[in-house]
Amino acid sequence: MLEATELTKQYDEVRALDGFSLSVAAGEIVGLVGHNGAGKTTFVEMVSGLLKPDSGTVLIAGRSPAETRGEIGISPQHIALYRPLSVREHLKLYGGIAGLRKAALADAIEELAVALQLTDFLDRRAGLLSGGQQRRAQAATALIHRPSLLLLDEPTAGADPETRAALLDVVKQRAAEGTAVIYTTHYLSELMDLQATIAVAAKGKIIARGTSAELLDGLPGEVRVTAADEEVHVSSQDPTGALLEILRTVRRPVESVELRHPSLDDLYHSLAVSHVN
Ligand SMILES: Nc1ncnc2c1ncn2[C@@H]1O[C@H](COP(=O)(O)OP(=O)(O)OP(=O)(O)O)[C@@H](O)[C@H]1O
Repeated sequence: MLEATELTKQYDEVRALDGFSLSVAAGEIVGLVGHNGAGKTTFVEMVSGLLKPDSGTVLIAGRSPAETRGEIGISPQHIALYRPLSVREHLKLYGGIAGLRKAALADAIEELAVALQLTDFLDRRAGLLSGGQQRRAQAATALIHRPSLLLLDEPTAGADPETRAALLDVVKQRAAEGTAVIYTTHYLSELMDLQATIAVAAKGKIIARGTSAELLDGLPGEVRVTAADEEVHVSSQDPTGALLEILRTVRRPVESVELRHPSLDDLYHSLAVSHVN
């Protein structure tokens, strides 16, 4: 569905993309992760046709981003709503540009209003919405025309758990219908929930790609158990197993238990180490 090959982009002395290649199949959710400045947003802007690469190609179902604008849905990292327009007016505008009319447009608005819990503020101006409401409204503008490629750049930044859950549900549903999704985030738990494959960006290129199980395999988690004045702290590739083992052997009443599975930071760290060596 999406085939990006060897993209480069230079901003003065900053090489934002440096041979960035990524492909995404229809129905696949790719979690695009990486430290701040790794090139994720630059890549998303290139796929959406907002930015031209210095070299390399982006093909969407075999065509250029300019030729496929109507088939792409984008929710940019920073809120981009028109403050005087209501949420419904935004959806009419975005749906209308993509060619939706009358009953089809009204049905699409109704469906998204329910799925993203917009009903209570559908006719309120965007400028008067809370941050989480704006996030939901912005995601709706990306989804209204049922794009075949969805670009969601940190769509849950600053969102409360309810907003996050609603958004993840809609993304899962769209992927199940065949939409290809690129989802940038700093939260590994969201990618687990979405059953996304993961692409790790660093210094303008993808340095690792696979399922979360493949990428996290072998990375240690941590277990900490406090019992009376005794504290046991272990690092283990199987933190749940290690915890059960500690609980079997501890003689005193357990006061607290902490279990930490490997995080994206652990993944970046291990990749950074393996790239230096
Ligand atoms: N318009 C621009 N002018 C100059 N430098 C830029 C511009 N846009 C991006 N950059 C630089 O390119 C690099 C990649 O930025 P980009 O926004 O793509 O990173 P990111 O992975 O999306 O980061 P974050 O997680 O912080 O959103 C950074 O060093 C950034 O400062």
